Amino acid sequence: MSELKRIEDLIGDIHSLNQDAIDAASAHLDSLTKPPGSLGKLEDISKQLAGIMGEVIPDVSHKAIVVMAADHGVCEEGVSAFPQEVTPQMVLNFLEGGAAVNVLARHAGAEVVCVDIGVNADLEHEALVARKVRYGTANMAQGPAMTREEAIRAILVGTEVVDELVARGVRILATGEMGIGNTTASSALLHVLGGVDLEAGVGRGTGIDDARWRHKQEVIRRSIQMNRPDDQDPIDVLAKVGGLEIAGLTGVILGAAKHSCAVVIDGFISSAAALIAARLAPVSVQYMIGSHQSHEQGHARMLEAVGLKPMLHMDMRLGEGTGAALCFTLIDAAGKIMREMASFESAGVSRG
Ligand SMILES: O=C(O)c1ccc[n+]([C@@H]2O[C@H](COP(=O)([O-])O)[C@@H](O)[C@H]2O)c1
Ligand SMILES: Cc1cc2nc[nH]c2cc1C
Repeated sequence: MSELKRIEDLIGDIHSLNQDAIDAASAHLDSLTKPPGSLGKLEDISKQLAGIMGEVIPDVSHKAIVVMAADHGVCEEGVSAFPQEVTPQMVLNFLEGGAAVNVLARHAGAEVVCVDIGVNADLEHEALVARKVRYGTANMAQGPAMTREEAIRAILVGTEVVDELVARGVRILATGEMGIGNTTASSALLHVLGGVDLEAGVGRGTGIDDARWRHKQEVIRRSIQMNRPDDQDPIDVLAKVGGLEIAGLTGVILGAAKHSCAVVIDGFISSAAALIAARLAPVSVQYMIGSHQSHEQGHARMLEAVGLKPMLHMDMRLGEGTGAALCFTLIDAAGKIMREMASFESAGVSRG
């Protein structure tokens, strides 16, 4: 089967949420000892999870954060505060369990799955999921970041990783990434697909100064002029001005939706992947849970373009899946409310 056909089939396998389960979860929530709706967004999460998983009291005990790592040729243009070699160095840190995402994943009882989808170095580690599509993207200021075939292959890597995790019993996923330069690609995607101008949609990433921030906007402007991505064709935009980890996470999101799993979307870069997924398969948004609003300028507009509302505002801007990991603890809390709270009847409390 051609790879494009596999993407079309994947999109065709994503269905709307189970409305009967949502109604049953809503009735269950209203039977619990609280004024109706008083647990706010915790109730929204419970209903969404029920609709996604088709169960009133969903089992969210087996959680995984998929961290996709890749490099960006556009780093040659001086768009980041850090050198490219930080990408492979941080991948080894993830694999040894020492990065922020490892700590927050342990805190939330989730596993971290680290995928080399396009790091510009040879990496070896027993825990690494080695699925390199190419050694980093090309410099998008001089030509397309990758070919259409490579973008499609990277999306399929993401769905295959999810297939394997679901086969192992994972029921809820989160997106994470590592890639020096990837805020440049994400802002380019936001500009082309979301129509957000560069002043508003370009941020400081790892911490660039004013001069470099203006330069970053100029590099994105040039890259778009040079590549002329078709805003009606999300894969064309992804290939020309996106990134391999962004493509991989698009596949993770679509794969989660196909398997009726919720997928918690992390920060700016993860949300760029969510935007591609939303444009390829609008129904996939129903499976996404917005985690936090990153400090990165443009994230609010990115979330708006996808149609997501963030749970947390923590001024975090690390990526890796850290914001999503924190939200896993709230999702666990929502599950416990459904499972453990007494009802008006069982507790003998009068209804209003
Ligand atoms: O997730 C976010 O909102 C976020 C915001 C700013 C930076 N990052 C992380 O920083 C790296 C990209 O920053 P930069 O400046 O190199 O484009 C990459 O590894 C991301 O995980 C992540
Ligand atoms: C140290 C470091 C850790 C990161 N984690 C995600 N992006 C990152 C960027 C840097 C520079």
